[in-house]
Amino acid sequence: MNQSKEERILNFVLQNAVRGDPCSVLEAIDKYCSQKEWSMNVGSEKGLILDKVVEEVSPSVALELGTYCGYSGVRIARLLKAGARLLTVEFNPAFAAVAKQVFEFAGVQDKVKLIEGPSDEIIPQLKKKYEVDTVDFVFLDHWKDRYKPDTILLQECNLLRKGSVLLADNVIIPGAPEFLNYVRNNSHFQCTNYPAHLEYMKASDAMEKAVFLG
Ligand SMILES: O=c1[nH]cnc2c(O)c(F)c(-c3ccc(F)cc3)cc12
Ligand SMILES: [Mg+2]
Repeated sequence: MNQSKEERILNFVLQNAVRGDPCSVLEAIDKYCSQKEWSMNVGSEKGLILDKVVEEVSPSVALELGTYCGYSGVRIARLLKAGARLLTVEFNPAFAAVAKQVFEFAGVQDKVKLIEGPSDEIIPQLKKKYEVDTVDFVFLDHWKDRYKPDTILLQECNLLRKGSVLLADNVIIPGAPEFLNYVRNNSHFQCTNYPAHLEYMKASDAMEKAVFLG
């Protein structure tokens, strides 16, 4: 049966990256997706913004909504301090299967809990089923129309604490206007916009950081 694009990305990683070396995995995915087949990884330019925010926050518990092939999960996990963990949520089983192998090849699997399913079902389970108290950092990179409802759901489930940082990808392309309106006009959030480019393209995109003020 024909391979999917995501399986082709995985195979390129397995053949071109170094097992246990997260940076080589990121480089391999960026090389493949900039030269062979575009895909919706956050990429190296927006990835540097992600790196900076993760290093600033130094989260003990990080949450990612939208795993895809695991590129941003590897980016985040490689920067986590000893004992810190990343929970990453993916709705699409085929994507999750690829991401699992990418995490294992990169050697970050012990820091990452990959959870398959819809974010609106998983977020309410984080405290009891996944033993989360509050999350220090959230990377929103899934369906753009879920950014706002999932941000509200995180608050309703008491998963945010004073200083929790949300970072949202794609607030220009594909765009997340409801989310931007919500956090920018909400006194409980302090927002910062980070202009960038769409991964592997010249088109403009941006990331939005929203710090929860409690
Ligand atoms: O659905 C998405 N989930 C997560 N991230 C995305 C992304 O970074 C994209 F660039 C895009 C994208 C797809 C097609 C385009 F023409 C432009 C952007 C989509 C997603
Ligand atoms: Mg994205």
